[in-house]
Amino acid sequence: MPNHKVTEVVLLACGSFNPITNMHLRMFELARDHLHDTGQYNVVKGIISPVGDAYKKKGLIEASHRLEMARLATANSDWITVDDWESLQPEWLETAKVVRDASMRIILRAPGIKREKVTSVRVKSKMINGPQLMLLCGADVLESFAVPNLWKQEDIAEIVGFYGLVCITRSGSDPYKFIQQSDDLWTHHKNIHVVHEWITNEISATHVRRALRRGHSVRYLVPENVIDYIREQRLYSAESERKNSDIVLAPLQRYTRASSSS
Ligand SMILES: Nc1ncnc2c1ncn2[C@@H]1O[C@H](COP(=O)(O)OP(=O)(O)OP(=O)(O)O)[C@@H](O)[C@H]1O
Ligand SMILES: NC(=O)c1ccc[n+]([C@@H]2O[C@H](COP(=O)(O)O)[C@@H](O)[C@H]2O)c1
Ligand SMILES: [Zn+2]
Repeated sequence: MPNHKVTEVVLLACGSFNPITNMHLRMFELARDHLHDTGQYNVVKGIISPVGDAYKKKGLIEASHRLEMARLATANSDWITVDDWESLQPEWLETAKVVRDASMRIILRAPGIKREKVTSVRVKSKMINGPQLMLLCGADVLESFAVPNLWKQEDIAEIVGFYGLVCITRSGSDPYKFIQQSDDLWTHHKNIHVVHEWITNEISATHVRRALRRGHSVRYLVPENVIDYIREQRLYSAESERKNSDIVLAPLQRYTRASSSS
């Protein structure tokens, strides 16, 4: 048996989770199997971080409901948890900041680390032998890196260059081609783990919300306890889908303003 180092990994998934679906949970299982199969990683934890209301995505219902549904969906998992920090922030936060914050908290929990000495994730992660944080996303999020005024190049470089990305294939996306055609991503391609989902399905929260609005069943697409919660709280209606419909998505607002004033 070769004697090589196995790196502990924490997977962090950011997104709307509006509502959480079985596919969101499956992403974690797929990513963990893939990383374990390399023989180089041991996935110790998964974290779901629902985006805050200030993201202003069309149809985005209150974070308190999205958080509760994520908590219900992960209640039976012994390794996937929900983090409310991002969703409680009054302003929308860049994903790089969320990754940095989560990584810092992992470092602070590592044995022998003194809070006052922690100045930067970059410095500290070199000093401790703690787990490495990787961002987990679907291929649509990876491909959104190319949308003008949506992502800052330095944030992408930090996420893929310093932390690492695990990307699950999704119908309509070709992450291998996307990475191959981007010089910036290609530079860090060893830090991008593309996981092929062979059991393809098109579960998306958009499809689930549409079915709910029409009174159709979403059974087997969404965990049962989440369906019960949606029913009890009467979530997802034509009215909730109109939320934010005349508001520009927070990152587009922020970066369009910044580029037009420079
Ligand atoms: N079927 C899927 N296959 C692969 N990745 C997925 C799938 N569904 C969601 N994801 C990923 O889960 C994360 C959270 O996504 P999000 O909350 O936007 O869900 P969604 O189903 O894409 O919702 P919506 O339709 O509202 O955009 C993203 O990284 C997204 O790419
Ligand atoms: N510049 C950025 O950091 C940036 C831009 C767009 C979306 N995001 C994040 O990606 C996720 C995408 O979620 P949705 O696919 O539900 O829109 C959200 O967590 C959002 O905050 C980050
Ligand atoms: Zn999405």
